[in-house]
Amino acid sequence: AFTKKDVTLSEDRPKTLLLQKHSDYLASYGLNKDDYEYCMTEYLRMSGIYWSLTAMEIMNESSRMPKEEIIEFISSCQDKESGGISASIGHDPHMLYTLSAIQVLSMYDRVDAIDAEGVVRYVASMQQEDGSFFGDQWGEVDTRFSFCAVMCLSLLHRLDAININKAVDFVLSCMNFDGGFGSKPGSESHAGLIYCCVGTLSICKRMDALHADELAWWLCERQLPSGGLNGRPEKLPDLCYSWWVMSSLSMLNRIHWVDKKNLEQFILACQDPETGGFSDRPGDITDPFHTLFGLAVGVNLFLCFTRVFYYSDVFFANVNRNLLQEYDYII
Ligand SMILES: COc1ccc(S(=O)(=O)N2Cc3cc(C#N)ccc3N(Cc3cncn3C)C[C@H]2Cc2ccccc2)cc1
Ligand SMILES: [Zn+2]
Repeated sequence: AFTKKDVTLSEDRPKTLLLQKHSDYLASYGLNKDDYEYCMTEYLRMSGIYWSLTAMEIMNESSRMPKEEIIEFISSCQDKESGGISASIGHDPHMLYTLSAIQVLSMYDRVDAIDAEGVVRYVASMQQEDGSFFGDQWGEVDTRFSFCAVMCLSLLHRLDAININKAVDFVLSCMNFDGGFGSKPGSESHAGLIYCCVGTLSICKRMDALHADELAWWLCERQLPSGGLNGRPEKLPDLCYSWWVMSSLSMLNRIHWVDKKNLEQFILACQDPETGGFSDRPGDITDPFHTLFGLAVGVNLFLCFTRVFYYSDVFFANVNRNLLQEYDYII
């Protein structure tokens, strides 16, 4: 059966970055602690703080975030025994939220607020014989957790705590014939996991092991007529894939393989002029996750920056902020 495989952008779509609207949207998000959405996302609260704070940093509006309250919250989420950090108080520690917490504390330069040695111990304890990493004590293996491990230890300047060669070997064992990567050996290529694997190889200084042209080709094939990017062949475009694909292409120094003007119009169309924020596609509900990735790529494209910054580079928020100031693009 014929199913729609792209979106059409409407004429009355936003054509500029509505930065004030996004700043107001993120500043008010989570103020009402009883609201349904807020309660339902307790399981990812730590990451939600990371997405909101980083987006605000990019807009140079992070002063609107409750800094001391955030730092206090992170400290109460560290599990004293394992050293890991959970998404919310009383939840189980996990690699995803341990990374989000360290990213936030790094932006505030307040890693001293937690037991950093405990975090190093937790991350190292997740590495397996084959070099892979568990997400938590229940034993799920995924290349996403390899990225969490090396990004977290890189920020703590403690990459010495794990076996880098085995970590790289496991990631390379997940490379497919199309040059892409999946979550485990044999899993199909997916843009989000390609970002994690390229990011991991970048931090471990093993980009030489990639089949860069095949991989970059697979990545630029994600772009559809609407300008948007999808995560796998035959899928609909989704704003967050702009980030996974563009930052991977940036690391491969092949960002020019994508039609940036087309992509820019898709990104701007994903803004909601009423509520503020970005959604996965034009017209959908906005959320902090897509708002971060819309800004991270949008700010670069719209302000004609040629480079898209990614985690392992100097924190993309700070770098983008400096570039924003350089271009005198104030709200
Ligand atoms: C709205 O239903 C959901 C579904 C899943 C999740 S999730 O598992 O926590 N997670 C993070 C995430 C956060 C938000 C926000 N705010 C919104 C979505 C979203 N997705 C789902 C998604 C994104 N693009 C399309 N889809 C359907 C990715 C997912 C996995 C992921 C986690 C960490 C880093 C990268 C990716 C959260 C909400
Ligand atoms: Zn998405």
